[in-house]
Amino acid sequence: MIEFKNVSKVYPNGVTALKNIDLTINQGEFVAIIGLSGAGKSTLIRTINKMHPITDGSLTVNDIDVSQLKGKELRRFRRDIGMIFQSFNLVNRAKVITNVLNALVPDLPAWRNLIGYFTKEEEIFALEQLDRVGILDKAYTRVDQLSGGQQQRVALARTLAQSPKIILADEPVASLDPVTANVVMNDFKRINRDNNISVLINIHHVELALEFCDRIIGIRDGEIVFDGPSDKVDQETLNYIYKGKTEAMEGVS
Ligand SMILES: Nc1ncnc2c1ncn2[C@@H]1O[C@H](COP(=O)(O)OP(=O)(O)OP(=O)(O)O)[C@@H](O)[C@H]1O
Repeated sequence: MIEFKNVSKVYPNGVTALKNIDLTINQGEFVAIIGLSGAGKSTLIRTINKMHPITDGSLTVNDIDVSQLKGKELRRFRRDIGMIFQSFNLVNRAKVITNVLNALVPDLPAWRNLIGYFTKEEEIFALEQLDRVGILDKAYTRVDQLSGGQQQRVALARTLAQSPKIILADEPVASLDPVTANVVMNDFKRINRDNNISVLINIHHVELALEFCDRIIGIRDGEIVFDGPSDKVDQETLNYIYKGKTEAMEGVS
């Protein structure tokens, strides 16, 4: 369970990105965070793994006080939390499977990491993760020979190899065409359902959020202005979250 209690975040430059956030996310939820650019979506997601430390209030993940974590404890904590970025963050000149195997590196002795030696079992495990996102056939292809959608699926397979309890995804489909974005959102949904992994996604495509995610959190100027099931989100709700910027929701009924 992820629990925000009266959490605020002020960046060193004085910008208040989150204001008095109270939020509970149970294990296995699939949550979309929506709102205008600059509303605080990224900041919210990134406080959960302490990429951005909170400045006030309390944030716990499975009863662990995130603010208190540092060094080895923080690294161990982050092993349970996968992170997916818009830009994939893969090693482009390496093979797909090498990227997935890299997720195992923190658990391996340094000498094996250095020489890139992996056992047959580890390789099979990595192949299984690629299979889970339907991209097994690309295992021995170099990442820079893949499309954006394929690269995002490799990123997802690499995250799965960490065996995470939570996946945080910051605009994971923003740079993908609509068809590929659907495929990747389907992957998230399947992983969420099959493995009870909590998935939190920042997303600008409202129609995808409503189609795939169970719960919608609307943020405006650092505050939660809507929190409810996706089937309860109507045009009025979206107008409220986006405060009149209705062009963001064209086509949503
Ligand atoms: N590292 C930083 N230092 C200072 N201010 C920041 C930093 N990151 C974000 N901000 C500010 O915090 C506020 C929230 O930004 P955030 O990136 O969380 O919004 P967002 O909703 O994710 O936006 P977008 O949809 O454009 O990614 C904005 O005013 C932004 O300028």
